[in-house]
Amino acid sequence: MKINQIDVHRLRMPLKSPFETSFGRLTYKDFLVVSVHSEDLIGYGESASLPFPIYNEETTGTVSYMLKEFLIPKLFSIDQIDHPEEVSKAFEPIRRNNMAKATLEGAVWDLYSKRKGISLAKALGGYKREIEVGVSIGIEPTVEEVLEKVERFIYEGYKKIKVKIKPGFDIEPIRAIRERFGQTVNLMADANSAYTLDHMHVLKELDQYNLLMIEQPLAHDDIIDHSLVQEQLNTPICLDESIHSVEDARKAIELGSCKIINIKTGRVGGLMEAKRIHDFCKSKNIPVWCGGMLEAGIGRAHNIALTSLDNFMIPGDTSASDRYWDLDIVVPAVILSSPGKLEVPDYPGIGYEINEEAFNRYVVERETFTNEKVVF
Ligand SMILES: O=C(O)CCC(=O)C1=CC=C[C@@H](O)[C@@H]1C(=O)O
Ligand SMILES: [Mg+2]
Repeated sequence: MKINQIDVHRLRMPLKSPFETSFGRLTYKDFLVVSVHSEDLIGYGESASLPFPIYNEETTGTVSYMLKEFLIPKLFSIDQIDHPEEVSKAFEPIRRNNMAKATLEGAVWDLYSKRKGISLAKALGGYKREIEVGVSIGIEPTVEEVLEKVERFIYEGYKKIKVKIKPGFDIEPIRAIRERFGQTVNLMADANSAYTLDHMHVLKELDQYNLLMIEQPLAHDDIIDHSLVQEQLNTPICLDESIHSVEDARKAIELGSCKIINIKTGRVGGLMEAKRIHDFCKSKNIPVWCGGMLEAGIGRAHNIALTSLDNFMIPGDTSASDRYWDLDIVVPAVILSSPGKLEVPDYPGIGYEINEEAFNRYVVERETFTNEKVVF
């Protein structure tokens, strides 16, 4: 494939309701969509970045800069692309900036699978026709408001309920959910690095609530201290922010720092690395699931395709479009095919078309790059 044009669009989409975690409160998503053009085909990728450097060191501004100054020129320097793996290899000399890399590499994966006439899921080696999905609930002002959201999502059939916790807002909401909805709810907690080893007593108290997992209790860049937590808890520890590569996954598993890994394509630099982590975890009998970054429909479509791989054994955070958006940028919108399930599209590429009317409503900036420009 010869890529002759790349467009970078910046979009701003208001969330239906604020989403709060231990590190901040979001009321809108400011993100990028890149389109890569080759002859008559277009591939799409979506940046997972948040508007502020609170989940990792990247923001939509840094992703935009890295794309325009380094990654797009680097991609244009590849004369013919036979497989997206060549893109992640070409990006290797550029340090970190994983969400920027993943945005562009994901678009090339969409283009590649369209060129092959197969779904992105099949191109990745996934064969599930339907995936089970869960939903993530942010920190709400009161426990009662958490319970209201849990009730709504149980009613919609979501197969896993993730609630956010932080010191001072942990035991009470978890206990209230168990008291109200019993033990049958697949319940997990995401701490987003809000705890330290000084909170071990709180984490051990959570052990009694039969949680599926406790996600990322300690620092975003820690692996070793998580092993001290895991050895004292029966509840599986799941790592999210700490895992940026298959090497990180290897170290975490060897140290016993986790029993589950949350894979996010943006966090690990792209679908190729996400697949490497999936395959490595499968070889170590460590189940994985697909996390979310409040994506719009293009990002959701990529996540659905990734989740079709067989070691995605635990429902992910890829909820339907209406979890966050009144109007999504894809048609059809991502909707549950049955309670708590999403169909894996069997059309070439990501399997969703762009909703031009919505897309143009949310676009705030657009820039086109052709490969006549000086390469990196
Ligand atoms: O996309 C979704 O629905 C999941 C959202 C979610 O839980 C998160 C998004 C971004 C950062 C975190 O707050 C959190 C996570 O860590 O998984
Ligand atoms: Mg998380």
